[in-house]
Amino acid sequence: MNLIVDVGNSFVKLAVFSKTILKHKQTIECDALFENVKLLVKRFKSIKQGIISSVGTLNNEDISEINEFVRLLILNSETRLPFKNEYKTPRTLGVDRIALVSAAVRLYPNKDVLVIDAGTCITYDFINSRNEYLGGAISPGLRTRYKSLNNLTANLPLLETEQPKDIIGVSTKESMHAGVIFGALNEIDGMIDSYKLKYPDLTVILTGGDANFLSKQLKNSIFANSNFLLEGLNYILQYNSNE
Ligand SMILES: Nc1ncnc2c1ncn2[C@@H]1O[C@H](COP(=O)(O)OP(=O)(O)O)[C@@H](O)[C@H]1O
Ligand SMILES: CC(C)(COP(=O)(O)O)[C@@H](O)C(=O)NCCC(=O)O
Repeated sequence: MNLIVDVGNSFVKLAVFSKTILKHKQTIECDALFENVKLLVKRFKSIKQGIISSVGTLNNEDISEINEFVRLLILNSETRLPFKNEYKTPRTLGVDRIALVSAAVRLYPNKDVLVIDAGTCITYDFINSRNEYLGGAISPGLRTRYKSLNNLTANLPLLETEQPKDIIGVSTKESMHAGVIFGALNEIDGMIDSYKLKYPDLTVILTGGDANFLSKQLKNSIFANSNFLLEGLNYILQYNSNE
């Protein structure tokens, strides 16, 4: 069994896979990582190895503590990958994006795939049918949009994500919800349309904490898969080990 740890900028996702089958998944706060890993290793006694991807605030001490329980592969720019990385700054490429692209090449080999991850940021990652990762885009996620409206203005409140009632916001709150939600939806649909002009057979995956909220409202057809990043990490681990 494999332990999978995905440290994002908002939450940590933990998972346990038996070969390619997802057996367990949970979302936790970053400061609860160590105690939860201990519990998982106790519960799933056949965990033999693990992989950790971190783009959040995780220090080397946390990693060494987990390493005491499980042999960990720490995903970084040196890790052997199942695709050709054409990104011009591979050392600064987010390891979460590497995991998303790895899942795309495993689940949709020889296809043009756009992976959209709606988390703290909305990331777009494109891999072509020749197994070459070209890059994509980074924009603010839903919560980040609400936070920046509040942080960078004098009068706007901090709101929780909520479905706007109409495209025309008739109050401050409704205007903010319309701007954040319809803005993000139009951005995502616009991005997909632009990629489709160049790659008509495009497969689009939507994942991340806000994927379910957004997926029903997009006009383009997409595959929503909330486990995509975890599956990518599990694949990288298998790709780098003999088990
Ligand atoms: N209490 C919360 N704190 C932060 N984000 C939240 C909360 N509840 C829901 N969210 C949503 O979940 C998203 C985080 O999704 P996730 O994929 O876990 O992000 P990351 O991988 O960046 O940690 C946020 O952008 C936000 O829109
Ligand atoms: C863009 C990100 C902040 C997204 O993080 P997330 O929203 O998944 O927590 C992360 O992938 C990152 O730190 N990237 C480094 C820059 C790059 O990918 O080029």
